[in-house]
Amino acid sequence: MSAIHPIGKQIDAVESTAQQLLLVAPPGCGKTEVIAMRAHHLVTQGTIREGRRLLAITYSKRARDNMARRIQQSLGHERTRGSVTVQNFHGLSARIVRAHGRTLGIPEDVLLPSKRWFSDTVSPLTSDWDARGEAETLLRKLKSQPIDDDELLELVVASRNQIAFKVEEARRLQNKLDYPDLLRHAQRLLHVPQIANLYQQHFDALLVDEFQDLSQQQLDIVSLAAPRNAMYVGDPLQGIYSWAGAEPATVEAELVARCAERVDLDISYRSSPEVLAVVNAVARPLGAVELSAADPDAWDPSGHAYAFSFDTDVEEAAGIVRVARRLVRKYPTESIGVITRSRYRRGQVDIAMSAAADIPVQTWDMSLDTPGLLTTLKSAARGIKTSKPLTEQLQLLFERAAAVIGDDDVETINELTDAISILREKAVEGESIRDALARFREVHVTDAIAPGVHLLNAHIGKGQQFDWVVVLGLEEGSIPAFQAKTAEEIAEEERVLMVMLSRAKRGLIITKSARTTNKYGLRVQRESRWWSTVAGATETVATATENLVRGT
Ligand SMILES: Nc1ncnc2c1ncn2[C@@H]1O[C@H](COP(=O)(O)OP(=O)(O)OP(=O)(O)O)[C@@H](O)[C@H]1O
Repeated sequence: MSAIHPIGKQIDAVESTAQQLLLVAPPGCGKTEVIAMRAHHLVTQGTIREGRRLLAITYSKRARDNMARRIQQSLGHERTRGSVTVQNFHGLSARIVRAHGRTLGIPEDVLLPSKRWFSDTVSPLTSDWDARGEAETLLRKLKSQPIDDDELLELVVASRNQIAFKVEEARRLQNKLDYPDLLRHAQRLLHVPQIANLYQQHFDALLVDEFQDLSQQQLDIVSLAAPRNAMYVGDPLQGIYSWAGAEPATVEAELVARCAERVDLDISYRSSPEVLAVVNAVARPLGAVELSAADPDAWDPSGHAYAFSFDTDVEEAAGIVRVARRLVRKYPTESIGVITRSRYRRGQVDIAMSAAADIPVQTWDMSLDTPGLLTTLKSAARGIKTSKPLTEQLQLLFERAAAVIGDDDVETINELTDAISILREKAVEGESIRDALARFREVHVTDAIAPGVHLLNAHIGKGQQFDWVVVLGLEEGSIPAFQAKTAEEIAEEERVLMVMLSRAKRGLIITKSARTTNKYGLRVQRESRWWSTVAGATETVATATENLVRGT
C-alpha cells in the first residue's frame, strides 16, 4: 500500500502546533487519515517523549478499531505499540476504575458493566416500554455528573421514579456497575488531582475522533486525562448517536470556545462527482459545505448514481441481486455495501442474497470481530440439547461462553451479548442455533473490506466505505424511522441518510418500494420525504441498466 501524505488543508491539521485544535471534516475528506498522519507526525517529531504516550480515543468499538488500523498502517506496528494508546471511552474508564477505584471506596471486585444487565433488571419490574425508557433516561442523565452513589440515590429518590429507584437499589446490592456508572466513576476519579496528574504525566498528546458522538462527561474525562496537544476531529452533521447520550451541539460549542485554531476540510478523497451530487443534495439543507471531488476527471466515466422505484420489496430485492451479480462479475475486486436504516427493512434482500450462491456475501450483523469468540461460541454450543426451551439453550450458551471469556473483558462480553440476541432472532425465525452459528463470520479489523456484497445497517456502516453502495428502503417509517417524531429526531434521521449515502466511492443506487412485506402480507408505504431530493440528484438511467435491474 502506498503511503498517504496530507494534501491542502489536511497539512494544516497534521502539522499544527496549536495546543487545542478543532478539525471539522465532512464525509470522505480524510478525517481518520488525518488522525493517522498526525499520530505519525507527533510520534516522529518527538512531541511524544520517551516513555510517554499519545491517547487516541473515540466513542464506538468499531470506530476505535478503524482508527487503530489506520494508525498502525501509518506508524508501523512497533512504534504504535511503543507510543500510542488507542481506546474507546468505556475501555479507558474501565481501566481508570480498576486501577484507582479504591481511592474513592469503589470495591476492587465490583462487577463491570454488561449489556443485558439493565434490561434483565428492569424487565421483572415493568413491561411498560415507556416506563423502562423513562427510568433508563433518568438514570443516564443523573449519572452524567461526577457524584457518588449516595448522592445519586438521593437524586433518584427525589425524582420519585420507583423503577429507577429499584434498578439502582439492585445495582448496589449486586455490587455491579452499569455503563453510565463506569463513566461517572472515571470522571469522579479524574477529579482527584493526584489521579488526573498520573494520566497527564502519561499522555503527551490527545487525538479524539468523532467528537460529535461525545457527551459532555466524556469530553471532561479526556480533557482531564490528556489536556496537552489535543486535536478534536469530527463532523457535527454525522451526529447520529444522540439517542445514546451524545450531545453534539453542546460539545461542539464547548470545543469551538476552547480551540484557538480550527481547520475545515471540504475536498472528498472518497467519492465520485456523481455520488457527491447526491450527498450534497441531502447535506445542503442541513447547512453543510459543498463537497467537491479531489480529482473529478479520474472518475470519468466510471462514477454513477441511480434511483429506482419498485412495486414491492420482493421485486426490489430481486433487482438488487441482479445488479450485485453484474457488479461482482464485472469488477471482481470491488466491494458493494447494501445499507438500510434498520435491519428489519432488509428482510427480502437477506433472503434473496442467501439464495444467490454465486455472489460472495457478508452479513455484518452476523460478524464477530473479537478473535477466538466464534470458536468459543461453537464449542460452548456443543452438547446443548435442542429439546430444551430456546431461552434455556441460549442462557446456557451465554453462561458457558461468558465463563471462558471472563467478566473483566467488557468488550467481548458485549459482543457475546449481541451474538446471543442475533441467535435468538434467527431461532425465532426457525433457524437452529447451530445452523445460525455456522453463518457467523470472524472479521478482523486489520482486514481490508473484502470484494463482494456486504449487508449492513446505517450505524454499523459509519466510518466505512465501499466501491458501490445500495441504499434501500427510502420510505416514511424506514428513513426517517417510525420512532422519530420530534424535529430534532427527524434531523438526526436526515443525518443518518447522509451517512449511508456518503459511504460510496464510485457508485450509488437508491431504491424505494410502494409495498413492503410484513407477517400479515404486503403493506402500502409512502415514499420518504427525502426521496425527491435524492432521486432528483441522480442520473437518468440508461435503458440497458433499467432492463438489467427490472430483469427484462
Ligand atoms: N491525503 C490523502 N491522500 C490520498 N487519499 C486520501 C487522503 N486523505 C484521505 N484519503 C482517502 O479518502 C478516503 C476517505 O478518507 P477517511 O476515511 O479518512 O475519511 P473520513 O473523513 O474519516 O470519512 P467519514 O467521516 O465519512 O468516515 C479514504 O479512502 C482515504 O484513504
